[in-house]
Amino acid sequence: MTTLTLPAPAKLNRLLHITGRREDGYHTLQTLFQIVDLCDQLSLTAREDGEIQLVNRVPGVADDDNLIVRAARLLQRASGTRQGATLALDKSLPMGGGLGGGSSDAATTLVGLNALWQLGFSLEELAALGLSLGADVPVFVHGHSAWAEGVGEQLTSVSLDTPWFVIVHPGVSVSTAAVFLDPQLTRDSRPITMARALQGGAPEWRNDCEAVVKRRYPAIAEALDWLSQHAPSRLTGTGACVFAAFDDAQTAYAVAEAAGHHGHAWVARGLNTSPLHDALGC
Ligand SMILES: C[C@@](CO)(OP(=O)(O)O)[C@H](O)COP(=O)(O)OP(=O)(O)OC[C@H]1O[C@@H](n2ccc(N)nc2=O)[C@H](O)[C@@H]1O
Ligand SMILES: Nc1ncnc2c1ncn2[C@@H]1O[C@H](COP(=O)(O)OP(=O)(O)O)[C@@H](O)[C@H]1O
Repeated sequence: MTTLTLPAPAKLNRLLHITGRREDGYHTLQTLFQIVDLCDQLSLTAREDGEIQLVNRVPGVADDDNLIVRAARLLQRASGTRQGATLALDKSLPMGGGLGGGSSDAATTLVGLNALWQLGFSLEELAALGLSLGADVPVFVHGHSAWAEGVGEQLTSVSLDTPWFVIVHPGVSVSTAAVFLDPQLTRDSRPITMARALQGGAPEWRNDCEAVVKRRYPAIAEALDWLSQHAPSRLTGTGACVFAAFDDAQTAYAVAEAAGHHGHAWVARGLNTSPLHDALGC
C-alpha cells in the first residue's frame, strides 16, 4: 500500500488591492501571495476500489463539502481513473482565517494524487482544475510566491524577502462574502505594475479590505492596533488573521508570546517555494 504524507502550507497576502468588480459579482484583485512554513498535513493512501474515504472529519464541514474530498473527486472525474484514495487530514491552520488553509489542502490533494495515481497532469492543468474549487487554489498548486491578478489565478512567480512573521488570529470568523458585499469596500484601486508592488513599503503594501473588516470586527481592529506597536501590520486576505514581519526569530517569538489576549499567535517563516513542491521534487 502506498501512502504519501505531504504538507499543505498557509499563505499571506503581503498586499491586497481590489481593482474592480466583474459582471458575475466577483472582484478583481492584485495581490502578492507569500507561502509560509505553517502547515496542515495530509496523508494520501491509494485504494483499488475507487472510493474516496475521509478518515477524520473537519468540525463544521460536511464530508462531501470538504475541499480535499471535492478535489479528489474532481481529479477522478477529470482523469477517468478507477483508483481511489483514503485521505487523512491533520489540521493546524485556522478555518476562515485568511491563511488559505482549505484551498491549500485542496491543492495538496490535487498535486499529491496526481503523483500517487501517476496521472501526469501538469501543474498548469491542475491549477486550472483547482480554480473551480476556490480562487486561492491555483497559487498553492503553482507552489511559489506570486504576483496575482484576475481573481488570483493569473500568477507570476516572484521572489520576496523571507522574514519571520508573527501571525495573530483574533478568534473571530470573517465572512469573505460579507466583506465583498459591503458598500464601503474600496473596490476601485488603480491597478499598479508588478515592479511597483515589489518595491515594497507604503502606500502600496496595504490591504483594501482592512477598513471594512476593522469596522465590522472590533477584535481584529484591536489586534492590528496592538501588533502595529511592534512593526507595520496588516490583514491577510479578508481576515481574520493579522501579521507583521520581523528580521529575526527571537524578536518574532517574543512578540508572539506577548500577543496574549489578542488571540492565538504563531511564528512562521516566509518562503518562496512551497514545502509541498520541495517534498515531491516538482
Ligand atoms: C480575497 C482572498 C485573498 O486571498 O481572501 P481569503 O479567502 O484568502 O481571505 C481570496 O481570494 C478569496 O478567495 P476564496 O476564499 O476562495 O473566496 P470564495 O469562497 O470563492 O468567495 C466567497 C465570496 O466572496 C466574494 N468574492 C470572492 C473572491 C473575489 N475575488 N471576489 C469576490 O467578490 C464572492 O461573493 C464569493 O461568493
Ligand atoms: N479541508 C478544509 N479545511 C478548511 N476549510 C474547509 C475545508 N473544506 C472546506 N472548508 C470550508 O472552507 C472555508 C474557508 O476555509 P479556509 O481556506 O481555511 O479560509 P480562508 O479562505 O479564509 O483562508 C471554511 O470556512 C470551511 O467552511
